[in-house]
Amino acid sequence: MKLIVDANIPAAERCFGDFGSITRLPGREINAEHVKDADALIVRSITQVNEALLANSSIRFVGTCTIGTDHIDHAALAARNIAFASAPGCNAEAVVDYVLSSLLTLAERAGWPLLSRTVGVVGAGNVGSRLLARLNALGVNALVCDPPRAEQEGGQGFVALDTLIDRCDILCLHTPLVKDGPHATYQLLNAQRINELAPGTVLLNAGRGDCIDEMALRGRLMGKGDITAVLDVWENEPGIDASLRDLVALATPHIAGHSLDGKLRGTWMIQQALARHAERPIQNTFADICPLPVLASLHVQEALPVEDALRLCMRAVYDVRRDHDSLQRQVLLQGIRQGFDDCRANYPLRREFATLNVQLSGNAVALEAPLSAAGFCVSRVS
Ligand SMILES: NC(=O)C1=CN([C@@H]2O[C@H](COP(=O)(O)OP(=O)(O)OC[C@H]3O[C@@H](n4cnc5c(N)ncnc54)[C@H](O)[C@@H]3O)[C@@H](O)[C@H]2O)C=CC1
Ligand SMILES: O=C(O)C(=O)[C@H](O)COP(=O)(O)O
Repeated sequence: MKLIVDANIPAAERCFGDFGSITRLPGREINAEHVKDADALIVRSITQVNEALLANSSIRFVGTCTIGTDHIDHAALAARNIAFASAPGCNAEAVVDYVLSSLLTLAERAGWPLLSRTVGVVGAGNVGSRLLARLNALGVNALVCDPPRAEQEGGQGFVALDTLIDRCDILCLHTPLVKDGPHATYQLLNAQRINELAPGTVLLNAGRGDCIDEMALRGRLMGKGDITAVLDVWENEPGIDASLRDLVALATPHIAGHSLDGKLRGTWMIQQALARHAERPIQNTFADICPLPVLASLHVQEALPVEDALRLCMRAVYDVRRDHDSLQRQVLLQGIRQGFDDCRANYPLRREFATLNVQLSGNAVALEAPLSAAGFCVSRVS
């Protein structure tokens, strides 16, 4: 079997080497010539897999080691009877870590307590529902908007987007990009809704860039400048809008889900799918390919205010400011497109909150509930 594999997929040799010969290529460069005589194509989110790419190829299997699938033309695959797999949920915990890191950072900068804000979650799938679980466990008041789920499950527990906009201090977008149909998400946050955001609102987007009307957002940030934006995803990546990036409080290069755990889980899930497609026995478990964390534990022996404790533990594992700074630096050095992609290609090692064992002793045991609610592995020691 001949496999074409995105160069940014970790553990590719380990997971796909037994299937045949692997050619690694930068995801944005994979073209029809590369896949002409290949049997399997393994991508992340940046390769457009469409008729133009597949028309003259011998590809029988396409796997994307990502949650999102808006870069895949499903009709083109179906027309050619090409098997397909994605990796639902693979990096959902990492995205939630990103959201908590961002919100706790903004809370510290502006001097408001996150735990007493009302947070609106738009899109309660793998990412949104995990975010809700952590927010609820932390005791944060949270509202959910997910019309497709509300339709299927009955409306209880869900609110309309406009209610969410009305009632929330913070809005987190975790919707897929859907261009048509009754629940399209293209420019879901359109000019009117951006206008309606109350002064002081925080708007965070870790879904897809096209779910927000960026021109309207830029207008609001430049004009009244009375809301705060956190953007991980953008229109026209990697050629993002430089003026918008300058106005955004935390601007990151589509890395919310880039924990090592999340990426490896994506690779592993596609390995399993390819094994099923090729009717081959499955070789390894996820634990076989996921290394132990560099920082295994942290001992907190004095109680400190809850949000300070959350920031302390969070920053031992992941600090969103590093990603924001790195984008600023790389854009200055290399320009927007190259800088954006460089940050992603050379992304530093990042583990998920759950890999850190927080040991508590003395009066710090009072932090047990909030730290485990935030996603850390917590234990008491004497
Ligand atoms: N920034 C990043 O690094 C990452 C971004 N993503 C993006 O986040 C998206 C969501 O991920 P998951 O939660 O895993 O997907 P999912 O498919 O599990 O959940 C998506 C949810 O959005 C809901 N939804 C659809 N249309 C909606 C609408 N008009 N309004 C409100 N809700 C709507 C769906 O009903 C579903 O519950 C992915 O499709 C991907 O585009 C995912 C992982 C990493
Ligand atoms: O899983 C998804 O969906 C994502 O957005 C990915 O985390 C993006 O990963 P890359 O394609 O940017 O490596």
